[in-house]
Amino acid sequence: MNLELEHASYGVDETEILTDVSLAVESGEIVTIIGPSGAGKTTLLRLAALFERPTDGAVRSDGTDPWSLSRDDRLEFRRRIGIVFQQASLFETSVARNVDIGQRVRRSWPQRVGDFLERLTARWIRASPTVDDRTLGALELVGLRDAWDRDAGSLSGGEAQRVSFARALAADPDLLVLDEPTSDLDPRNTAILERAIERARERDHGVLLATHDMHQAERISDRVAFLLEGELVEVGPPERIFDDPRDERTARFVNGDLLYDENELLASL
Ligand SMILES: Nc1ncnc2c1ncn2[C@@H]1O[C@H](COP(=O)(O)OP(=O)(O)OP(=O)(O)O)[C@@H](O)[C@H]1O
Repeated sequence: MNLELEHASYGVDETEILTDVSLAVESGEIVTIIGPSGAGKTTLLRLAALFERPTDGAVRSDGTDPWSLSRDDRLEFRRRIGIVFQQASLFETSVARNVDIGQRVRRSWPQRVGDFLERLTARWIRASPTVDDRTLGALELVGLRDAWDRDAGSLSGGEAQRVSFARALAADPDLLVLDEPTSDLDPRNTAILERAIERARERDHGVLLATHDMHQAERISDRVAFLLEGELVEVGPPERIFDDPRDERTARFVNGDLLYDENELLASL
């Protein structure tokens, strides 16, 4: 599945947050959004994840505008998108159950009832918890296969975030939307998650990622999109965006100039 913002704008009341943004993510591609705080990265992800409808322009997936469909049909599209936020939010149950929940969202109600009955029967027969292969496979990808029966509450922050990623992946989404998924993580957990994101790309998932970590954007992206004050300034391969940007504003941002007028910033504090 591809997902495309077509001249999409988004505003709340009188404030325009995104202006005329056109950006596509294809299967097997990692597209990374960079930009200063408040540029509109999260808002762009929320449009791509179909949480918000553009106030102008459109979102299209394989040529269809999900907002032109019925609520139920749009929900079907939503189920094809996996989302990971900056903070892991796990349920107070085992690691495996947390990942399992991810898989279940892609299944219809009759299938879910079947799953439930199957689990109940398995529990009667074996009297011990079971875990299926897809759940274990997703946990393996984030290096937590052996932790499947641990209580999610006992995980470190980095491990919990890796489980969140495994949960999103277990649903076999066409598109992964990742909002600063490593911003609270140490280098080791960040490296594990980056590797998992790359493995997701190898499996043909599309990935749309927002990050403040320029090195991460440079490391893992196929294309980088620079967003400034709600406008997409430039999109291109990381080598170009970081080494030879076409737009002067991109150059200033990637060189570490904050693009803020310091006096203005101090005056506003
Ligand atoms: N629902 C809303 N109502 C009003 N303003 C909003 C709303 N959502 C976002 N904004 C504003 O839009 C701007 C962009 O917000 P957004 O969270 O998309 O930026 P961001 O680039 O993700 O920032 P950060 O890097 O700090 O997470 C901000 O100024 C924010 O305050």
